[in-house]
Parts: sequence; C-alpha cells; structure tokens
Amino acid sequence: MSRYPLISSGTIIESTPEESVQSPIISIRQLGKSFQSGAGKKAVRYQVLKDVDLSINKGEFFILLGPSGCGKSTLLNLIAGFEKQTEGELLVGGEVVDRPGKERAMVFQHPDASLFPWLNVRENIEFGLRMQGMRKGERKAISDRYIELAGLTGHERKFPRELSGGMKQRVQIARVLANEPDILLMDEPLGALDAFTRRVMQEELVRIWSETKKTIIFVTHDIQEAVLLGGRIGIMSIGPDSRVFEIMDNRLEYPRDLTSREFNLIQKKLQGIFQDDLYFHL
Ligand SMILES: Nc1ncnc2c1ncn2[C@@H]1O[C@H](COP(=O)(O)OP(=O)(O)OP(=O)(O)O)[C@@H](O)[C@H]1O
Repeated sequence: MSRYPLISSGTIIESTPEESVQSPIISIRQLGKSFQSGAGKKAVRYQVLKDVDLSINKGEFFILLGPSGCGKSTLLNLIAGFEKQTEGELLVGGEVVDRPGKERAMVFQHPDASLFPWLNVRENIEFGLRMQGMRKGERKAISDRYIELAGLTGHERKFPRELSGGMKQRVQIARVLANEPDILLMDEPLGALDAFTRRVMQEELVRIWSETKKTIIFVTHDIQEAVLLGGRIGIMSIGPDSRVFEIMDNRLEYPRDLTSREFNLIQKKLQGIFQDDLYFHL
C-alpha cells in the first residue's frame, strides 16, 4: 500500500506497484552506492543510495525527481555504467551493467562539455559515426535525419560558439540520437536554459521522444517539468540512503497543458509530498 494517497480523481494519477511493470528494459534490485572520502583512519563512507528497486519499460519517458543532492545523478551514472554500484543488481536488456554501452547514451546539462568546438553542427553530430568508420554518404543520411528532427536545419555549418544555449542542447541531443542508442539518460538537460527556451525545448523533447520511441530517463528537481514530461515519475527520498520510494503514473495526454486543472492537480499532489513532514523522515 502506498504511503501517500495519490489517487483522488480516478485515473489521472496513481501509484504503480512495481510488480505490475512488464518486461523491463532496465531492472534494478536492492541497489546501493556509497562513496568513500578521505583515507586511512579518517576515511568516511557516505551511503548515497540504498535499496533502490526500479523497473523501467522500453519506450517509457521516466522521470527521476528529487531535491538537490539526493542521488539522482548517481543513479543515472550507475545506469550509464560510469560508476559501479556497491550493492545490489542492475540489468539493462537483461545484461549486468559493468561499463558504458552503445545502447545507453548520456545527455548532460552543459552541452559545451560534450560538443567539440572545432567541429561544426553537422560534424559534431556525425562524430561518433565517423569514429565507427561509417562512409560519408551514409553519415550524411543519418545526420540529415537528426538535424531535421532536432530542428537544426539551416544551421549545419555553424560552430558551437555561434549557437544559442538551446541550439547547443539540440546538437547534443541530435548527436546522441545519431548513434542510435536504445536509452537516453538525461541529467537535467534543460537546467541551464532560460525559462522561455526551456519551455520550447520541453515541447521539442516530447516530440522527439514520440517520433523516436526511445526510452528516456530524465533527471530533474523541477516538479512542473516532471509533470509536463513524465509518463511515470519516480520520487526519490532525501539522502543519505536515498531510494525511489514512490512512483506516480501520469496519464495526461501529450502535449500537456500547464494551465489545465488536471495538470495543476498532479503538480499539487507532488508538492504536497515534498512539503509533508513524512518526506523528511523516510
Ligand atoms: N564521486 C563522488 N564522490 C563522493 N561523493 C559523491 C560523488 N558523487 C556524488 N557524491 C555525493 O552523492 C550525493 C548525491 O549526489 P548527486 O550528484 O547524485 O545528487 P543529485 O540528486 O543529482 O543532486 P543535484 O540535483 O544537485 O545535481 C551528494 O552528497 C554528493 O556529494
């Protein structure tokens, strides 16, 4: 039984028992991650994640929501294979994750960290394909597709320094998609954008997701963004020992209307959880 009575208006929002999730592409059982700081007698262990259970289906737009420092990026990094868990099991496509893989791609908050400043938009998008030894014609066909999908047509020859923040993020997303991963891991990818650009990019992301049918795991601490984007929203408890303690189904139709009564109802439910005293004692 859920700790929070999330269902107040029929099917709009409800808590999903983990058992009801079918054939997951990502399966996480009793996952834990601790970090050690310092060495010798002064060494201290900090248990960021503990007993994380989570199943994510193919094609889902899944949100990881929680306050700053609760361990969202750590969980994403474990799924990406950038970090290794200290306890528990993590499977992607039925395989144990012990390193990064082509089927998983990370989109970071700051595209500058991942774009090559000396390559133009098309060359950035084609970079991974060139590394694989793909021929020019084939590369161009793929980059054409993702340039169009990401709304970059007409900007192919520009360099990162000539692009706005939103455009750079589009290039990062197009580049990741060009490598055809099954899963996009997005770590607050819109967090550095101004409010207007962010709204546009949120809409674009929903469109790209519905056109590509990729599985997306999207990290945010913004409740409105979570409700706008997520099909399911995994709510993390405050660390240490953070876990996904509640999952909400969000069945509002896309594209979602921020001003609708239903949207605000879900937003309020989530706000209620984070303001509840119980939340601080999970
Ligand atoms: N490599 C590391 N070594 C030691 N501690 C770490 C390391 N990476 C993360 N942590 C700690 O783990 C905790 C969770 O960090 P994490 O970045 O996962 O949180 P977050 O929820 O993504 O936060 P934010 O929303 O601010 O990005 C923090 O206390 C952080 O200091």
